[in-house]
Amino acid sequence: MANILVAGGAGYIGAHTCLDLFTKGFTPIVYDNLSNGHAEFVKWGPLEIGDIRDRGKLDDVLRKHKPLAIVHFAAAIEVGQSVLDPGSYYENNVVGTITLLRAAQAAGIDKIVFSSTCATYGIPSSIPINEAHPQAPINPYGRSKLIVEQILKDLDLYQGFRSLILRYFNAAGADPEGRIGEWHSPETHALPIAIETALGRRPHFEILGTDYETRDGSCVRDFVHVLDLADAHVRAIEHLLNNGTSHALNLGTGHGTTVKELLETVQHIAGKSISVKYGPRREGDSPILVADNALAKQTIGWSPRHDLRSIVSTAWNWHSNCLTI
Ligand SMILES: NC(=O)c1ccc[n+]([C@@H]2O[C@H](COP(=O)([O-])OP(=O)(O)OC[C@H]3O[C@@H](n4cnc5c(N)ncnc54)[C@H](O)[C@@H]3O)[C@@H](O)[C@H]2O)c1
Ligand SMILES: O=c1ccn([C@@H]2O[C@H](COP(=O)(O)OP(=O)(O)O[C@H]3O[C@H](CO)[C@H](O)[C@H](O)[C@H]3O)[C@@H](O)[C@H]2O)c(=O)[nH]1
Repeated sequence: MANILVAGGAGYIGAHTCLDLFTKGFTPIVYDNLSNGHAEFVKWGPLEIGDIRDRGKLDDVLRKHKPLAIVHFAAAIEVGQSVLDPGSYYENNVVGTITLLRAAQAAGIDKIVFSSTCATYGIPSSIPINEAHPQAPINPYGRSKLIVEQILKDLDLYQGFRSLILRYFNAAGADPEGRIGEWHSPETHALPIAIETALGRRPHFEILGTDYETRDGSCVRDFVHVLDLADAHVRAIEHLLNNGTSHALNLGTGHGTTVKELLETVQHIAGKSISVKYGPRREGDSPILVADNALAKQTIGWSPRHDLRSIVSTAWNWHSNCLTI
């Protein structure tokens, strides 16, 4: 079985991707510092505890496991936190990635799948957003991802180091069998917070901004099932191993959901009402982010299979049954 290094594989999207990689015959080697990940999520291959900024540890792990390619999820991920402490975001997401890339090149690896984000588009001038849309992030988190995208483009151009840059929209949902799910500490994402409120673990859900120019005043997001994201990563790895060329691809469904509509869906699936408060806009939030996913379909044959109902019901299942949170 071919080894694939999964940096950040103990985290939410990484763990679901490890499950899919394993199912498709790869061995995921998880490399994670467990800053926001969980050893319990590493079930489909070995766990190497280490930081992507630790070149010596990376060299050891690459020498030991000889992966054919890397899937790179490891990053600091909160938009709000990135505004408060930008330096830590550049240190982890940019310096860490450069260290990982240098270690990969020294080990003779020249293929990577990179977790980027729709946050690199900033405030879009047209919807849905395709990959040719200008990238102008409005927070340090998004800028840290865009810097890495630019580094990867140079490595491809000048050295033939190939990458699939995957710009996820809003990852959500969980493994339908409930083995893994979304588990961030602290949790800042809308869907898990809404579910925790419905479960009585939080007193209320605060809608962060009700005066956006959208159909109901709350932000619009494109929620994409984590299983669909995992599938895209396996396709991306197969594309690179089959000598496919580098691309940046949007991963979203093409359907926008407002925060208020998301809350309605959660209440419907939970069969419980959620106490709602109305708060100010969160700094760094874009009013509307919806993907044009045609290029992902054309390049790696990807299209999302799961709708919002499936996203919310698998997330509900995970949060209701997971006693560790
Ligand atoms: N969740 C989303 O909606 C979303 C959307 C777009 C992009 N992304 C990107 O996808 C990736 C995965 O996101 P997630 O939601 O699974 O986050 P996550 O926090 O659950 O996973 C990230 C993992 O990386 C690890 N990590 C962080 N810094 C590290 C370091 N320096 N060295 C080693 N490991 C480190 C963490 O411990 C964690 O296990 C991130 O790069 C994120 O920016 C996420
Ligand atoms: O308690 C909350 C939490 C969120 N929201 C709103 O819900 C929407 C979605 O917010 P999330 O925090 O769930 O996700 P983001 O849209 O902020 O996602 C951002 O952070 C992710 C990383 O975790 C990805 O990188 C993504 O691309 C990037 O835009 C936003 O309008 C936000 O203001 C609320 O109203 N109340």
